Amino acid sequence: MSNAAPATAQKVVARAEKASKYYGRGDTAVWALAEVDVAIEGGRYTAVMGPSGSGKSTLMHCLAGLDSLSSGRVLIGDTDLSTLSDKELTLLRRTRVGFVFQAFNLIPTLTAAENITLPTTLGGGTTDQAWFDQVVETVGLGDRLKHRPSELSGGQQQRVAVARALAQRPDIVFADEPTGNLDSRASAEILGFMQAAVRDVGQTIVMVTHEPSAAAYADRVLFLADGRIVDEMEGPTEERVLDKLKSLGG
Ligand SMILES: Nc1ncnc2c1ncn2[C@@H]1O[C@H](COP(=O)(O)OP(=O)(O)OP(=O)(O)O)[C@@H](O)[C@H]1O
Repeated sequence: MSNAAPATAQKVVARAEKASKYYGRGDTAVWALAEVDVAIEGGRYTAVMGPSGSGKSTLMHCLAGLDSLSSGRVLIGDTDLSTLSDKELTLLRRTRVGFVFQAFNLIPTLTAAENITLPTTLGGGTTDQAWFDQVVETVGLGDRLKHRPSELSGGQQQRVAVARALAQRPDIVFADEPTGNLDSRASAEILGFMQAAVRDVGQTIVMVTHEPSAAAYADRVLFLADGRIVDEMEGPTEERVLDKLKSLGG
């Protein structure tokens, strides 16, 4: 028998090691993150849950290189983000990380198609047409590509934002309350598309959400409280997530 990891073992795409973030000093210091250790495995859909102020956004922003830690470190692949210059960090975010926000953050003067390819264009790259077609098909945007954001529903705008995040084949996509502005039908569609991106093409997604029904789309749920990961769950269902939140006092 060899000691090699089983073939099913997933590669770690992002990790935090003793990641701490505090604001202020002394008695009034707020620990938004307190020595968090977490590994995000590739090709999996991870949800982050916890009460308001528990550190969800801080963890996500630090993992994504949008914010820096007070101590500890974050790695994307083998790259320790603290060793990068601002320029290198910007390049890493542009080329290796995708983002989906609650507010869709589309450019109003560009069409859906132009919004999707913008990050690649900005990075000086060209969009792989076959991949673009597959992403557009996955999120069901085929007949809306020439429309501007104002001509699209909220759900359609968020589909454009998801397609934009996936279009450059980033190592990891971070989604911050991606369904916070959507009704339940549009939410289910967006969550389904993100799940399909994980299952069908092996995308890695980390999503912050308050909704147990949204977390149920994930493969794994991390529960935060007071800046620490206090529990986690594999194969969540809405009911199990609700029970866990109740037991954590959330
Ligand atoms: N710029 C800041 N200055 C001071 N304190 C901050 C700052 N940003 C966040 N905090 C504090 O850090 C803690 C964690 O905040 P964070 O936004 O990560 O929580 P969250 O779980 O995402 O909350 P929510 O669900 O309400 O969005 C909170 O106590 C918050 O008040």
